[in-house]
Amino acid sequence: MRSASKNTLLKVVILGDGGVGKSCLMNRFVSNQFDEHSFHTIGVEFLNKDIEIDGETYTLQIWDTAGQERFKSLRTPFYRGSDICILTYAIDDKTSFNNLEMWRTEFSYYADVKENNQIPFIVVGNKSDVIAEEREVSQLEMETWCNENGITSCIETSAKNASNVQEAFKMAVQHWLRLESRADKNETDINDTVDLTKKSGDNRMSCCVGSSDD
Ligand SMILES: Nc1nc2c(ncn2[C@@H]2O[C@H](COP(=O)(O)OP(=O)(O)OP(=O)(O)O)[C@@H](O)[C@H]2O)c(=O)[nH]1
Repeated sequence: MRSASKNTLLKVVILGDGGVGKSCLMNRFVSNQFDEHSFHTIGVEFLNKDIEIDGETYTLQIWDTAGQERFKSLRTPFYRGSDICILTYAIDDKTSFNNLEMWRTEFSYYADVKENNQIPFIVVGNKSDVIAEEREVSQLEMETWCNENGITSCIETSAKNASNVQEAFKMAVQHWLRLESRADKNETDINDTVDLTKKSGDNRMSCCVGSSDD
C-alpha cells in the first residue's frame, strides 16, 4: 500500500479510440492549450503536472496513448504500473463509446489487473462542446454504462472550451484516494484478525487455544 504523502507520484493512462481527444485533454490539463489540428499520437507521450487536493500535492504522470489499432503494440507495454486509467470517448462518436469495453479489457490484460475494481477507472466523454445535433451519446447512456460496469466516476468534458478538464483529473485522483483508503482498511482488518489456529510459541494466543503442545 502506498500512502498519500506529499508529492505522491501517480501514473495516469489515457485510453480511447483515435481522435476522441486524448492528446487535447492532456494538453488542456497540463498547459491550458488546445490544438484544433492535433496530429495522431504514435505510441505514447507523457507529461507531468501537479494537482492539489485537500492540501496534498499529487504529481500526475499522464501517459497519452495512440488510439489507432495499428499502434497497439507500441502503447500496451506502458500500461503496467498504472495507478489510474481514464477511458475516453467522444460524445459525437458512438463507436468510440461502444469501444470502451474493449479499452478496459485491453488495459486490464496488459496492466495485469486481476480484478477491475483494483484500479480506478474513470470514464470521460469528451467534446461536450459539439452542437446537440451532433451528439451521439447521451449523459444518461454514459452513466448507465458505468453503473453496469462498476465504474463510479464519469464526466463529460471539452478540451476545446476547457469545460470539466481539471475536474476530470481531480475526480480521478479522488477515486484513487477512495480505493487506497479501502485497501488500507482491508489491510488493517486482516492484521487485526485473531488466528485461533495458532498454538505454541505465541503467548498472546495460549489462553485462547486451551492447551499447549508441550
Ligand atoms: N470539438 C472538439 N474537438 C476536439 C476536442 N478535443 C479534441 N478535439 C479535436 O479532435 C481531434 C483529435 O484530437 P486528439 O487529441 O489528437 O485525439 P486523440 O484521441 O489523441 O487521437 P489519437 O492520437 O489518434 O489517439 C483534433 O482535431 C482536435 O482538435 C473537444 O473537446 N471538442
